[in-house]
Amino acid sequence: MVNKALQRLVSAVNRRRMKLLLGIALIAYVASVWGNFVNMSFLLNRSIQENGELKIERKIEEIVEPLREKIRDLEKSFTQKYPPVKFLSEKDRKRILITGGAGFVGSHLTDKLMMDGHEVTVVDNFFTGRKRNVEHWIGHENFELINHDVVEPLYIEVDQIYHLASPASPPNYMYNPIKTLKTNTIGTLNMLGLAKRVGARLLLASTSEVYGDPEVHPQSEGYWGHVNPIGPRACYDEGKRVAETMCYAYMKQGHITGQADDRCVVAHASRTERRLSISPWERCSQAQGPACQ
Ligand SMILES: O=c1ccn([C@@H]2O[C@H](COP(=O)(O)OP(=O)(O)O[C@H]3OC[C@@H](O)[C@H](O)[C@H]3O)[C@@H](O)[C@H]2O)c(=O)[nH]1
Repeated sequence: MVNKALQRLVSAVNRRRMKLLLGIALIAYVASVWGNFVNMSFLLNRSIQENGELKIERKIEEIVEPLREKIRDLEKSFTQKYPPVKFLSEKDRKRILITGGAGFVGSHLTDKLMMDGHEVTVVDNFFTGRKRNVEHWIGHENFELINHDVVEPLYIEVDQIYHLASPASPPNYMYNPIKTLKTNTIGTLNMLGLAKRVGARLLLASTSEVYGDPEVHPQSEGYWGHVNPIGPRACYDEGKRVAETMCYAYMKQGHITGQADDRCVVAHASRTERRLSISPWERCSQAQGPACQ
């Protein structure tokens, strides 16, 4: 009796255990199937994503490669052929502003000063000057070209100023006489103001036309001229005369210098000298202007 009861108890316990084990096994199976499913969908997603990224990368590469080639070509064509430039130590290298530097005289002066190893900034409104006159320096580390009208103030740091900006031939300066006057008066005043602010030396390119219709040939620095303030050329002649007067006033009042007499130089360029390229600049060295050395 007791035996039978014991056997029934054991078999009941075993059945429960079996059920429990089966339950655990089922849960484990479901969990592993779910885990695999999650893993698989993650991998699937990743591979789709990677595929997409690869495709986009390939597309970008296809677009960018020809551009890269173009840049390489441009770089090759830009590894310029600048004219030879002397090396100057920082102490000797000057920061030089040339107004009207894209014009005839200005562009030759730019060449000279660049080849001497200075840092040159050309400022020009391209009224008669052309970019192509100085384009062989574009991109050079010592060179800068600024499209600017000297009638507006200019704020830069320089050691020397060559002020050449002005229309120079009769058709050009008579085209707009008021503008010619403004360029030579307000423009010169602006450059003198800049020279005063930064303590720079200034050279003004004047003209033999300041002598008007001269009675003396050749004209010496002591000759005061035979001028007509209301004639058709007066906008240029008188504009340059005022510009000279302003330079001397700034110099005399000591605004451009500690030692008044050598900071401001006026050079008269004549037609004949023009044909001799930059020789007018040699004349001004008589005035002991370090700016024209
Ligand atoms: O308002 C103006 C007018 C003219 N300019 C520029 O000044 C430059 C004048 O050069 P040009 O080739 O016409 O004339 P030049 O080089 O012969 O003149 C030079 O000698 C005569 C002087 O009176 C001039 O001041 C000097 O520049 C040009 O680059 C012109 O674009 C300005 O920057 N601003």
